[in-house]
Amino acid sequence: MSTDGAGMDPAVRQTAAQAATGTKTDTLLQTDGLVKRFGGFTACDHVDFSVDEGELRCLIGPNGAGKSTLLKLITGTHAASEGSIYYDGHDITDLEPHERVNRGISMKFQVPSVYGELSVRENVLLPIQRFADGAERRRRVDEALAAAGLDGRGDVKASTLSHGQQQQLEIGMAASLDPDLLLLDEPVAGLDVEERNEIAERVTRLNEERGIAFVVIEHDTEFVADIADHVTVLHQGGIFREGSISEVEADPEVKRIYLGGDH
Ligand SMILES: Nc1ncnc2c1ncn2[C@@H]1O[C@H](COP(=O)(O)OP(=O)(O)OP(=O)(O)O)[C@@H](O)[C@H]1O
Repeated sequence: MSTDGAGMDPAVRQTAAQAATGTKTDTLLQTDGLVKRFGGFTACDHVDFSVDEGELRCLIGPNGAGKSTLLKLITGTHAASEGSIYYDGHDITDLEPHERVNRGISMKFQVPSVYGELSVRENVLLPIQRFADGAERRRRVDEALAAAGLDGRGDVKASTLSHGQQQQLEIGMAASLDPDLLLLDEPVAGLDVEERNEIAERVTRLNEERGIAFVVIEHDTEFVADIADHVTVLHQGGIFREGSISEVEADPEVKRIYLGGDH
């Protein structure tokens, strides 16, 4: 049973969603007046955020700006207090997280979730257990290893991988679900320059070769400049600026909120 629109024909629902949000046909994700409150505190404050199909967007902003909260609302980890989320023209606001995964939204969380005692291949198999067909599973494992840049390393224990390679593995695992939208929360935190460049290449390739759209939270501005043309700045739960990385970096108001004092 469809849970995203009370028996409405999908084409009608899509048109209704587009009319409600003013989205173009190539908009993949759109939030409309999205709010998240934790008790009396508003972590996400009437956010209208949209991502086009195949786009690679970075989400930046000072600590506590609401970046992770926005991603968790999109994945369904947090329920929205107000507002709506449309994905591929459908209202997904009330869908369970696993239903959103089935629709094509995949996320790599900030905290590493690789199982060190398992091999790289066994880790890759975890998110795709549900595909009963052996050939399909093998295809997805091979693609995930290639996406992770770990071909030929399927049999090594994950604990023997470097921190950077574990991040690569997780990106490969998230990509094994064939998402249209992949959300990454600080994928290069704690990595050195070489490891960071490797992640940038993995992300760029998945975007260019498989057309996967990305929303990437990242503080590392060199990494952001490497991968994304378009950046959204969040501040105090709301969208503060949107533009190219050079426009945003040159904006004195953006510098001011990063220096602190008003949040
Ligand atoms: N489960 C929660 N309960 C209460 N407050 C929360 C919860 N999750 C987040 N917050 C608060 O919401 C605000 C936004 O948090 P969030 O983690 O989204 O920020 P962020 O921009 O991702 O920050 P950082 O860059 O430090 O990771 C913070 O003030 C945080 O303390």
